[in-house]
Amino acid sequence: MTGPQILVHRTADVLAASAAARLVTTLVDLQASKGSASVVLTGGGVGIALLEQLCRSPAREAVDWSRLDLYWGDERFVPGDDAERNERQAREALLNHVPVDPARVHPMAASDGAFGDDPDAAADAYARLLTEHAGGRGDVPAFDVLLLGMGPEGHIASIFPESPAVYETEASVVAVRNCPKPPPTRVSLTLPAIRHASEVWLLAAGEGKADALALALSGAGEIQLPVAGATGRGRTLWLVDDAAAAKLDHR
Ligand SMILES: O=C1O[C@H](COP(=O)(O)O)[C@@H](O)[C@H](O)[C@H]1O
Repeated sequence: MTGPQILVHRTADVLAASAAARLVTTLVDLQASKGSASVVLTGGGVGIALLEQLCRSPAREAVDWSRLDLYWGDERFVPGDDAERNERQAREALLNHVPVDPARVHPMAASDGAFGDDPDAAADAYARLLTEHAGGRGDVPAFDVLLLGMGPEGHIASIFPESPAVYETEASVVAVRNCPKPPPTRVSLTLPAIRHASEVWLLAAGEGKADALALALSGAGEIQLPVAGATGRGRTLWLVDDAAAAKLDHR
C-alpha cells in the first residue's frame, strides 16, 4: 500500500471545520460529475464535530442533500433512542437539519428494532442491504467517502485489536461482542468492506491518538492495530490535529 496522505491541523476544532469544508466540496464535485454521492458516517468525537460544523456552515446549501446516500461504518447496538447511538448523534448534529431523502439514509438496526436484540441478525441485514446497493458489482457499494474515527488503541469503526472482527475476511458486516469500549455490543463494517471505499478519511484528534498513528506508520499490522488496514482504493487521507500528529515524523 502507498502510505496515507496526512494533513495536520492546529486544533481539533480547526480539523473538524476543515474536514466539513472538504466534505462539502467533495460532495458538490461528485454530484456535478455523476449525479449522486455516497458517504459512510462514523461516530466519535471528531466525526460528530465534523457534522456539527457542516450544519453551521452556510456552504451546506451547496450540497443537494436529496442526492446523497448515507451509511454507517459502525453502530452501538443499543435501543434506537439511546444517546450512545451513532445514528442518533448524527441526526442531531446534522441530518435533522438538512433535507436528506429518508429513503437514502441507511442506519444499522437498533437493539429494539426489526431484528430484536440479535446483533448477528442486524449485521446480516445490513450486509444484505449493502449487497442490494452494490448493484451487481460485488457485495459492497463503492462508497465515495468513508469517514472513520480512531480509538487510542487503534480501533476503527468497531473493529478492535485482536478481536474476531479484525480477522474477518468474508463478511462485509459483523456483530461485535465484548468490546473493550462500552457499549459492549455493536455492529460494524469489516476491513474488506471499508477497503471498498474510494476514499477513506481518518479523523483523529488529541494526544491520546498519537501512539497509534505513529505505530501504524511504522509498519504495525492490522490485527494488532486495525487502523493500519483502513485504506481507500483511490486515496487514504489522515486528517489529524497537532496533538495526534506529535509522534509522526512525516513533516
Ligand atoms: O466507539 C467508537 O469510537 C470510535 C472513536 O471515537 P473517538 O471519540 O475516540 O474519536 C469511533 O470512530 C466509532 O465510530 C465509535 O463507535
